Amino acid sequence: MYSKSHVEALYRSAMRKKMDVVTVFVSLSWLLLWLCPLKVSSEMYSSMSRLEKLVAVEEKLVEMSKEFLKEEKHRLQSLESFVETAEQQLQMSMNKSMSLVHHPVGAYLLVKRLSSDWLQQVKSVYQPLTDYVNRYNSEYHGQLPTAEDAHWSAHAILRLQEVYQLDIRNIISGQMELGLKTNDNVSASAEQNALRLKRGDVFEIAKGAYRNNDYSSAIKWLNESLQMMEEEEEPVKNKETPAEGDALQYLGYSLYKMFRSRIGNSISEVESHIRISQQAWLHDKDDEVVARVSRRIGLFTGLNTSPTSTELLQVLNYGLGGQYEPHHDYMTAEEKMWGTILGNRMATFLLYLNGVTAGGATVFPVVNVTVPVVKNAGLLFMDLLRSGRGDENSLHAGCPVVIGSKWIANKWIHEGGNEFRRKCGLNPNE
Ligand SMILES: O=C(O)CCC(=O)C(=O)O
Ligand SMILES: [Fe+2]
Repeated sequence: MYSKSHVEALYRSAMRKKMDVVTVFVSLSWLLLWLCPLKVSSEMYSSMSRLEKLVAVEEKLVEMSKEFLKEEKHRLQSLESFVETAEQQLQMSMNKSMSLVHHPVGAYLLVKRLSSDWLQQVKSVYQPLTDYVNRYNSEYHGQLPTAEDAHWSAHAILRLQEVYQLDIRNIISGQMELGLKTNDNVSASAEQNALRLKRGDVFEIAKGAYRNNDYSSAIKWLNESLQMMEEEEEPVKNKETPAEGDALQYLGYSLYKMFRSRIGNSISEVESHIRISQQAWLHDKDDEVVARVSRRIGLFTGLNTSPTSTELLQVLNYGLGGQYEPHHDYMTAEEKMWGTILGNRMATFLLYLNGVTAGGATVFPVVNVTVPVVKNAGLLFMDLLRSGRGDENSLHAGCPVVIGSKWIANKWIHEGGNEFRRKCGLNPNE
């Protein structure tokens, strides 16, 4: 879990002291296109590009539903006029002195209505409904996010609120001011309305925090949801509604659990979502541009970046609230992943393939440095000391993306083949 005390405090102070970013202008936007047809098997929330595809899915759903509603209106109108006619005939049939049933045509019409017309009418209502449901189930199968996606999307809001200390009220009222460019065709207030959270959403987010054992966030969101319920309810009654009862129950449990965790000094075991992203690995031989990127990194760093000294180019897209918790890129002796020929990761070259509107900086908590996401910029840092020991100062994290889609590419340069390019020094601590 990323702890507030660790990264966040350092992140804040680091904001003041920005590192010089080594900027390498490389045109990598094609990589994004290249990645599009890639099949990714895991969740939707973990990649912004997958989330973007949902817009098209909902567009199709709206179209299908509008079509259904249009036809349904016609059908209901025709059902209405059928029922009206039947009612008129029925009234005439109930007339004791001159019942329509006694007339051969009247009798025929009654029998026909009851033997087939009613059935047809009932079917005409039932069939399109089942078609609508079936189409929803078959055409959209696998394209829709799951309850787990919804859970983690809510979790992203919690994380962003906590890391950046956002005002919960502003989030709820759709006023999360993060420099999101207002769409020219949509007024600011309409956009704010569209981003407003309903009390049910607020309660869901609170429950998500509770499920993650994040009781202090749960309490904050539950209080907000209770307040919203109070404001929205009719002022007549003093009794709590079922929803309020639920929220109060959660609040009680949260308060109790937070109290207990403090007493026992067992800080809540929040499920750690170390990295939220989708990734792909590109070979130099996949395309001349990939090979060119490797060559340029070699020229820039003076290190050997041939395929025998590096890993493939890793391209990744972060998801909603996507982040990467503090870590080292090098492996420890126990982890030993690459064998003696390739050796450990010696240097990381990180390319920012696009800019984001808010959040997403790479932070180095030990040395107190923050590197903002700048499109086409490259960041180089050494993972190992000259002695080959892991450099503790290289501890770094990708901060949660608040708004935007963060695409990066990593090139890891290894020790193997670089023995004479970056030689050992005399001081083992260097
Ligand atoms: O996204 C970032 O800023 C950091 C990424 C990173 O550390 C990694 O991929 O190893
Ligand atoms: Fe890293």
